[in-house]
Amino acid sequence: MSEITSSIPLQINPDLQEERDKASFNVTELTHIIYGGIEKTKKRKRLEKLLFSDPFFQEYQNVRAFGSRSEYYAASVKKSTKIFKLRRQHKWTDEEYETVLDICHDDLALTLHHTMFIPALERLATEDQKSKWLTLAKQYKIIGTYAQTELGHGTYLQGLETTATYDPQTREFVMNTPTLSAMKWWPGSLGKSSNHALVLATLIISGKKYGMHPFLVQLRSMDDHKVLPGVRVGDIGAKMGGNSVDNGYLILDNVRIPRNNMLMKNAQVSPDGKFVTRGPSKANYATMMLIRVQICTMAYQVVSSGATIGIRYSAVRRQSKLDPQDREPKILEYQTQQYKIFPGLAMSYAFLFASRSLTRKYEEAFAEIQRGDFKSLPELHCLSSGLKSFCSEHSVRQVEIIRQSCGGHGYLNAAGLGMLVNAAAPMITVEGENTVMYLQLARYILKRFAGAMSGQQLDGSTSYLSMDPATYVCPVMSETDCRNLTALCDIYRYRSYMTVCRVARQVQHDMESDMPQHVAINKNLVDLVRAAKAHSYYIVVKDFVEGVDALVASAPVIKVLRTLCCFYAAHGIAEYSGDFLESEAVGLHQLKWIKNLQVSLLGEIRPDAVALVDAFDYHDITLSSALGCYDGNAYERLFKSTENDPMNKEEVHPSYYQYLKPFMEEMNKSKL
Ligand SMILES: CCCCCCCCCCCCCCCCCC(=O)SCCNC(=O)CCNC(=O)[C@H](O)C(C)(C)COP(=O)(O)OP(=O)(O)OC[C@H]1O[C@@H](n2cnc3c(N)ncnc32)[C@H](O)[C@@H]1OP(=O)(O)O
Ligand SMILES: Cc1cc2nc3c(=O)[nH]c(=O)nc-3n(C[C@H](O)[C@H](O)[C@H](O)COP(=O)(O)OP(=O)(O)OC[C@H]3O[C@@H](n4cnc5c(N)ncnc54)[C@H](O)[C@@H]3O)c2cc1C
Repeated sequence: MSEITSSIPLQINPDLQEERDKASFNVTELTHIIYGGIEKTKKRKRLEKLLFSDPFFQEYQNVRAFGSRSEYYAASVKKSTKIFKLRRQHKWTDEEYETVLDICHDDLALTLHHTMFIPALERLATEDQKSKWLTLAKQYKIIGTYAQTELGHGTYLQGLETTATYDPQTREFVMNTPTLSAMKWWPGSLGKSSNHALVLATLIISGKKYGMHPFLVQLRSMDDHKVLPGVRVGDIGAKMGGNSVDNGYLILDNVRIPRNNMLMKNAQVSPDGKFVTRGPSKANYATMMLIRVQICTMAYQVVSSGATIGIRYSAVRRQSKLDPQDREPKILEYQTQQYKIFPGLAMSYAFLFASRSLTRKYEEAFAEIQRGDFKSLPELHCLSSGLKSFCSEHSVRQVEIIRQSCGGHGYLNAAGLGMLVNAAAPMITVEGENTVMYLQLARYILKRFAGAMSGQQLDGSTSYLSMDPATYVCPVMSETDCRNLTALCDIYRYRSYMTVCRVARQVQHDMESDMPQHVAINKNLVDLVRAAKAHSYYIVVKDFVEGVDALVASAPVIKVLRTLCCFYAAHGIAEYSGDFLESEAVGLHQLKWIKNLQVSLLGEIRPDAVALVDAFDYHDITLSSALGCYDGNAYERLFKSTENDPMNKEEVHPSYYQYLKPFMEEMNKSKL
């Protein structure tokens, strides 16, 4: 026993090395594809080195794992300020800063300043306002957050109760929280960190309401960070995850702000109280759309991190017997283990391509919007609403399956998976709760479908709704056809078409039976969400297929990605076989072939599994997992992690002297 130590061996675990040696493709080539080219990979590496050469980033992991909530928050403020200073010092671009956040893989206490406050100023302020506040925000002379959600309303923005009443006498807005349910509740970085907030409130002029608008409100003194008169602000309490962030509450008691503190790019209030709008009524929702697009990328990061941990661990963990004559196999050999983890691996690549395509569309549409052309806005709103919901839902569910696939050790914080699931879980809720956002997409699809029925030529992501369903014949005629990516994509498209068609007809039928529209819609909500999900699944498969088809890469890389793409599509059909059969996108024969293919693809992916996750190139500090580290020395790292556990600081815990010792003494003295 004396040779058991917690030191980490210098060499790579031979079981993991064996996996790397048999990869069929060049991992570095795939890494460059993932990060958008060799230069970008190099830049990422340089940033990683810069950050992780500071021992603080390693120490931070311990505070995160073992510190109290307050210590964790403080360390996260320190981390935020370090990163902000580095940003200024190195004049990082937005893209470089995004890369740093990806490398950090953690919610920063001051995260909202960059993720929402600055983007909101960029999108909602006039040029004059930007030259003042955006400059201050970018120089970190003010720290801000985005305060929209209230205790009573997060989803239904028209129901927000916070008021901004214009006073033409003083040319000020009076910001007020009239009821308990009107208090702002949830905004990140609000409780303790921010000195300013962009408060979304209902504008009132001469007693008339003009909808939700953004107002810049100072919350804390710039001298001593004390809360200003009329403001009550604090932290809302510990959460399931993301506890480095001080999500907060805010009550405003008739706080007066100058007229110019209303962000007036999309709507203006003149000094004498005249209201004028510019652009579409939803222009003030712009910041939310940006984050929805970013959530798709986050979902990729979440599921690819989970897959990395699960696959590396499964390659070094040996358990039970397959061949009774042989040694215990790696758990990755079990088909059931592959079936738990490879969907997450394939999903990672699917979401990589889908989020890339969505980001490109967003950037193109944003450039048009900046020029005053809003024609792409409805399509973009609905596409981002659907994909945000789809990617968050699937990634969170898949990472939980991967956590379970790591057995008991997966339950330890040191595995990194529980923290990942809990940190990622709010993606389902933030920026529009998923069901609600699926329904935004469903509403758009129904309208487009009705347009197609009345002979309109459709474009964009819903153009397929003009198809003539009578011409559809399942493109899979034999088992070998199942490997045809275009055929699989067609199956998804037709299933989506039929799901949309069925619910559209049902809603129409219900309305024609004299049901009020809202009743007919509510009666069909489950199927409307189903249609939005089917559409989103189709888009993701299509983006994956088109992404792989468009790649300029070596034959082995293309081959392995095509295999993953085929598996992703086949797995989805097998998982949701009821839907595919019901829509007659496939028949029973085709379903059987596709299911067979799905299982045989597990074996084809198996030899490349480790290389496919190595290609994500996550640093050990980023992954923060004893099970998923690059060297595969999982047991040594698990044992090492116990050294930092405050529970192990003393040989005898103080609770022994306080409680256990007197209890034992009493028991020993007792005659019973
Ligand atoms: C490994 C990685 C490390 C791990 C970490 C992982 C990451 C963890 C994640 C942690 C979180 C990260 C920080 C996130 C911060 C969250 C911040 C928030 O939540 S901030 C708070 C976020 N809060 C939310 O997101 C609130 C959600 N709610 C809403 O957005 C709205 O209330 C609504 C959209 C649901 C309805 O709006 P309403 O006004 O009632 O409108 P109607 O329904 O009556 O529709 C009328 C028409 O408008 C149209 N339209 C609508 N929107 C848009 C748009 N954007 N554009 C264009 N059009 C739009 C619509 O299509 C319709 O068109 P038509 O049919 O007439 O043609
Ligand atoms: C970690 C975290 C960080 C956040 N950060 C911020 C922030 O920085 N700033 C900010 O302003 N907000 C923030 N929020 C708030 C967040 O944006 C809201 O919680 C979110 O928009 C959902 O709204 P809700 O909480 O009102 O959910 P609810 O709408 O109350 O949802 C509850 C249930 O009702 C259902 N439901 C509601 N409306 C409908 C409908 N029309 N049709 C069908 N079903 C419906 C939903 O599907 C859900 O099942 C944050 C939240 C979290 C959890």
